[in-house]
Amino acid sequence: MAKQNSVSIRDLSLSFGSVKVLENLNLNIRDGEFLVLLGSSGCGKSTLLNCIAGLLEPTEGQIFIKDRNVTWEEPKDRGIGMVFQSYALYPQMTVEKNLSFGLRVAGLPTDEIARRVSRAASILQIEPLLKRKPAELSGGQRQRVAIGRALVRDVDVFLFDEPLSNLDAKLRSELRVEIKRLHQSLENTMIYVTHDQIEALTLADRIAIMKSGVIQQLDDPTTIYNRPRNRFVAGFIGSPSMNFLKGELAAEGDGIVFKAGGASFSLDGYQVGEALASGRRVVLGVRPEHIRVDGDIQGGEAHEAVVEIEEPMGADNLLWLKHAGHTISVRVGGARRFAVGARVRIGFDMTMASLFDAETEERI
Ligand SMILES: Nc1ncnc2c1ncn2[C@@H]1O[C@H](COP(=O)(O)OP(=O)(O)OP(=O)(O)O)[C@@H](O)[C@H]1O
Repeated sequence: MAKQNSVSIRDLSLSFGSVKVLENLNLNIRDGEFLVLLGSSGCGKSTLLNCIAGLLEPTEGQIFIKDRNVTWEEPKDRGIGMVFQSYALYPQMTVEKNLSFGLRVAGLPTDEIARRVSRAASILQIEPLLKRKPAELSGGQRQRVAIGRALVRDVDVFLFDEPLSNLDAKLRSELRVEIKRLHQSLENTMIYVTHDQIEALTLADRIAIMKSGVIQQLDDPTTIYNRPRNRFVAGFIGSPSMNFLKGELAAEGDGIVFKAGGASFSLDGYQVGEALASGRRVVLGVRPEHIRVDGDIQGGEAHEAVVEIEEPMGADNLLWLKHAGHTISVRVGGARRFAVGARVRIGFDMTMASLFDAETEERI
């Protein structure tokens, strides 16, 4: 059964003076979905989240939460709980008071407040911290309390604005798992803003990748990673970035090949046709793990390359190779080591490659 929409954004536009940050944006977020808004700094993702939260008023368009038009409602009436990058805890209050403050202001009965605080503290495993003040907590603990404050409100939709950005790498990955666990147990709708692709790929049911206020692709992480809709998405997701080879298509026998820098690649899985006409200028995109080296090559054509740099990373080894005038990155197993200057043979897994038009940069 199709899930109903939890949040629906319709033709949303927002300008700051003459600067258009969002224009005619449409987005439906399903009930219980974990949706990540991903993009680099300034793309408008926080602006969009703040519109949903009611902290910013859109210039045009409407926002529905659970089929209710909330476009002009106060943040507190929207049924949302928000967690910010800065924890914004009250420094003079204990954790317990920080968690219960909003509920006391709202006039909830004492036993109901106690029940909700205790449930949130248990879910987030912060019971031992309830009597402490924020200054006596680590960054990760403070962020748990901030999440707890959204949790006690019993809301339909959680909004997260880069909640892990202030934490060091280890804490970030720990809390990331906590947030995923939270979503799995609560099954609430969550909308999460980040510029961190690992957070997006690991947490999201679907990712909306934004650039200049426009959603470039809205898909599940696997589709975004393997079938990026344009070159921007392809280059934004993946570290190191997808390799891009500029070249053109050429007819060869019955088929069509991609030619770049004197090398020629047969395009398995692509049909010759109008889209793949000889002479069309295109960009071939191949991820580092989809290029095989020497003994790993499984049939198909092999190309010559020279090892320029080796970056051993433990589980993986990252090679930077010179091939037909391009520098390309290749990911191999950590146990495979290569000498700088070594000549190797490489094979491209063309079934996993992407082709983009050189001018429009759209996927072919
Ligand atoms: N109050 C404001 N007045 C004018 N321009 C603003 C205002 N707030 C944001 N902007 C501009 O709107 C654009 C989008 O900002 P927004 O904060 O949504 O980006 P973001 O993708 O969340 O970036 P970041 O990751 O840096 O927070 C930016 O170009 C920013 O400079």
